[in-house]
Amino acid sequence: MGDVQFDFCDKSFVVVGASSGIGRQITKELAESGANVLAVARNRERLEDLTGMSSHIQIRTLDVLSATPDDWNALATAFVEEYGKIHGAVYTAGISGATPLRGFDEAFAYRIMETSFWGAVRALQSMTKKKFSHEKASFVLFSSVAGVIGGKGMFAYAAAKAAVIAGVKTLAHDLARDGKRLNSISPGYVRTEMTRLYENTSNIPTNVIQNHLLGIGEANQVSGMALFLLSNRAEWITGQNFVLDGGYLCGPWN
Ligand SMILES: NC(=O)c1ccc[n+]([C@@H]2O[C@H](COP(=O)([O-])OP(=O)(O)OC[C@H]3O[C@@H](n4cnc5c(N)ncnc54)[C@H](O)[C@@H]3O)[C@@H](O)[C@H]2O)c1
Ligand SMILES: O=C(O)[C@H](O)[C@@H](O)[C@H](O)[C@H](O)CO
Repeated sequence: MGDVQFDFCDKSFVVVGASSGIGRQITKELAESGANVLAVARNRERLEDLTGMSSHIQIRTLDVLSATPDDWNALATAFVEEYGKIHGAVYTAGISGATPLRGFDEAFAYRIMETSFWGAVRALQSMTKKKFSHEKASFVLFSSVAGVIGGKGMFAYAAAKAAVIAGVKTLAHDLARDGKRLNSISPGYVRTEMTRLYENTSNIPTNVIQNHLLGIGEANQVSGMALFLLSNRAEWITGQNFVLDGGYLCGPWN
């Protein structure tokens, strides 16, 4: 844990996309802060070691591409039976990849949009119901700097992430009527499985490294914002997009 500590004792959260990267880091930090966490991802094997890390973590498999409203409702029902109402959820599921305009794979582009955006909408449709979530529940989605300024060569990913930002600003109205909050986080380049192709920093284009004024990020430099947004310290914050990018959006644009 870093300098900021949150006390989530008696709080229970859902993390979707918990098997790796930023979602996994958030799951661990929530459990370390005393919360119960339902860690959700496609692959049970990749989730299983999380249960060994903390008795506060339980796991559930779900593919956000195929999950129906009934599947989401079943997840939320099981959660409520185990822990009581959901205090918040973080949706980190996402896939990335090149989609150049000429000859792009339309099915792949749809999967990108489904995973980051429509999957999140379905999750919210279910979890924000009164019978499932606490009256002051907080929800956090993941966008990207690509959703703010576009992403060269990956228009489907950039469009999906822009949809997350616009969706959050709009759906925050719906949720505020019930006292619930919804925000998004837009990281810059973070070293995770999603960016593993560039694991050796020498493979990252020099301008990407240079434009992240504080260097490229790690999952634990993003996770704290999610915990903050879930906490009561953020009780007056909704409909916002928080850029965490080591200064990337400051430029220079070379
Ligand atoms: N790493 C970065 O540089 C970066 C930058 C900006 C935004 N983001 C966003 O942050 C979020 C987390 O990414 P990450 O870097 O931790 O990547 P990651 O690949 O490590 O994690 C993504 C998670 O999504 C899950 N997932 C993907 N498809 C799924 C599906 N159909 N059903 C269920 N789960 C599914 C994966 O299993 C994994 O747990 C993503 O939304 C990503 O777009 C990442
Ligand atoms: O969202 C992501 O998964 C990526 O990190 C990218 O968007 C890069 O940060 C950006 O493309 C740098 O140029």
